[in-house]
Amino acid sequence: MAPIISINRLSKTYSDGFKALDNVSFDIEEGEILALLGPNGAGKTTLISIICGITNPSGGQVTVSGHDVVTEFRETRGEIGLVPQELTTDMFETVFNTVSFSRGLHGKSPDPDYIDQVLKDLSLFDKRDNTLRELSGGMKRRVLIAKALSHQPRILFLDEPTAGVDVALRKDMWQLVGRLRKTGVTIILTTHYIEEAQGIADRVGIINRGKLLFVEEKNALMRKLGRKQLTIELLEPIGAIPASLDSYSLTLGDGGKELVYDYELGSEDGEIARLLLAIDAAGLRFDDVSTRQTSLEDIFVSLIGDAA
Ligand SMILES: Nc1ncnc2c1ncn2[C@@H]1O[C@H](COP(=O)(O)OP(=O)(O)OP(=O)(O)O)[C@@H](O)[C@H]1O
Repeated sequence: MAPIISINRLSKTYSDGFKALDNVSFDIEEGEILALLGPNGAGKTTLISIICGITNPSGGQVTVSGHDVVTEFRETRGEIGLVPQELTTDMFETVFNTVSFSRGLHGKSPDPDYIDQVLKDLSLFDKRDNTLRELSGGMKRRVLIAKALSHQPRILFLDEPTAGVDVALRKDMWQLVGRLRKTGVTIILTTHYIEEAQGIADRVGIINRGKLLFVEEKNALMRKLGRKQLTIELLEPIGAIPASLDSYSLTLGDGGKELVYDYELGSEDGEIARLLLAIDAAGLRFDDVSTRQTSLEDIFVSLIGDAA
């Protein structure tokens, strides 16, 4: 199947000479959830803005369903819903009218039943006739999503949808993303909550200083870069690791009370049993063994370093 979005050698240099995107290429498949991660200023919003036709690229090309986002803007924009970071709308308008108006802007005929359903899905229906200025910050966020869904897009961009929202709303948002995915909507999100990206995304792309470091299937990424750590708590602290354990990559922690063993995912089977026997043979006694697996966050921090 042809990708729903195709990004080819995309670059963006702003008028002040700043290069925000540098030769970025990748495809997005229909129906997937892609999380774009990167530190502040990495170029995520610039990339989204170009795909949505809000910002012009300096070089390269983006197609949405085979249409060029610059020369065939009308076709591509109709396919896309964008949830921006901030609300810029008439605060004196009602919730229903605001969302309905957004649908009209995309050239779709009015469909009050559909708009009411979107409001119900977002728990906004009882605020339907309230003006936006009467809503809480979290409810305004929901209006942003309702606007983005107003014209039944096939692709939804969520630019930091959960930044600064409370736990309940964040949970609602992820549930909504899950429901939308079931209807076949392609979802691209940026987030600083990496553990949430780990939970929901099919693929993860990491952008740093305008360059795409990689886009990879999440589970493959975890297998490739993920490591496990086994911590063995010793009954008596030791000053140094016995030479007989040299062949294992061990470090000493917690003032000599812990032996920490780093290993690759998948290599654990016989290896750990052998290590424990070797520790026993070295005369060390231990009373607890625990494991910890690298998270997407650990991988992100190790790739991006201090910039994260
Ligand atoms: N209109 C502009 N003119 C000049 N530079 C800009 C403009 N818009 C963005 N930039 C710069 O381009 C870089 C990328 O910005 P962008 O908003 O794409 O980053 P981001 O990854 O979305 O960051 P954040 O996580 O903070 O939202 C930043 O250094 C930013 O200052």
